[in-house]
Amino acid sequence: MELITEDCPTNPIDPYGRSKLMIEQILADFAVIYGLNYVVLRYFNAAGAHESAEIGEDHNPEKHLIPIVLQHLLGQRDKISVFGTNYDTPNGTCIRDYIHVTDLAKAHILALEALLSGKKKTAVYNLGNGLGYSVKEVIKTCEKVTGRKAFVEYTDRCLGEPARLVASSQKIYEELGWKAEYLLEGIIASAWKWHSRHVK
Ligand SMILES: O=c1ccn([C@@H]2O[C@H](COP(=O)(O)OP(=O)(O)O[C@H]3O[C@H](CO)[C@@H](O)[C@H](O)[C@H]3O)[C@@H](O)[C@H]2O)c(=O)[nH]1
Repeated sequence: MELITEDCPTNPIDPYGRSKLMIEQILADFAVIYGLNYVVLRYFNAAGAHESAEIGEDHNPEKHLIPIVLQHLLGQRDKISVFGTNYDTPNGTCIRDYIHVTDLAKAHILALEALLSGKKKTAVYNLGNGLGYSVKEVIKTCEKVTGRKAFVEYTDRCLGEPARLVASSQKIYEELGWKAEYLLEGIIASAWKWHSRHVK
């Protein structure tokens, strides 16, 4: 399986991606001119909720896959749409690298400690699991965690969606000792706990 490393060429396809890359470039310029120390953390698909079930994901409108599936399984949506089934992946649906918010938070602490201790002056790190899950696998895992059955419709692809985005987080593991602890089932279980307690 081919993993995306920090050295892979960056080629954002939308303004959001371009804005993130611009910030990285500005940080690098500042480091040269003003001696700024910084760590860039490149999140893959942030997901899940805090184990207390007090902090969770609530977008309006919701566009992210896991919350959409869980809202459907709670009866808040009548169906789930899967955007595209003919991608070049084993089951034809897109593969993403879902990473738990608590794992992301821990990476921030390690990055700050590395900057404060002087261990790192500048660095760019990917934050992912190194494990890709397809849209169909996410839906299946949501069904397993909740014990409920989803109603799924298959629609056309969304414009400009890459088939597969999976990170290598080897660099931050080697340099700061960070490793994702949550796998997909744990991510979804934490999100389910939050969603079930915050039904609108
Ligand atoms: O109702 C839905 C919602 C999503 N998807 C698919 O599920 C996958 C994951 O979708 P989502 O959770 O929305 O994540 P991404 O589309 O990978 O979006 C990530 O990448 C975007 C671009 O960087 C960021 O804007 C988002 O915050 C970040 O989660 C993608 O293949 C989507 O096409 C569906 O099939 N049906």
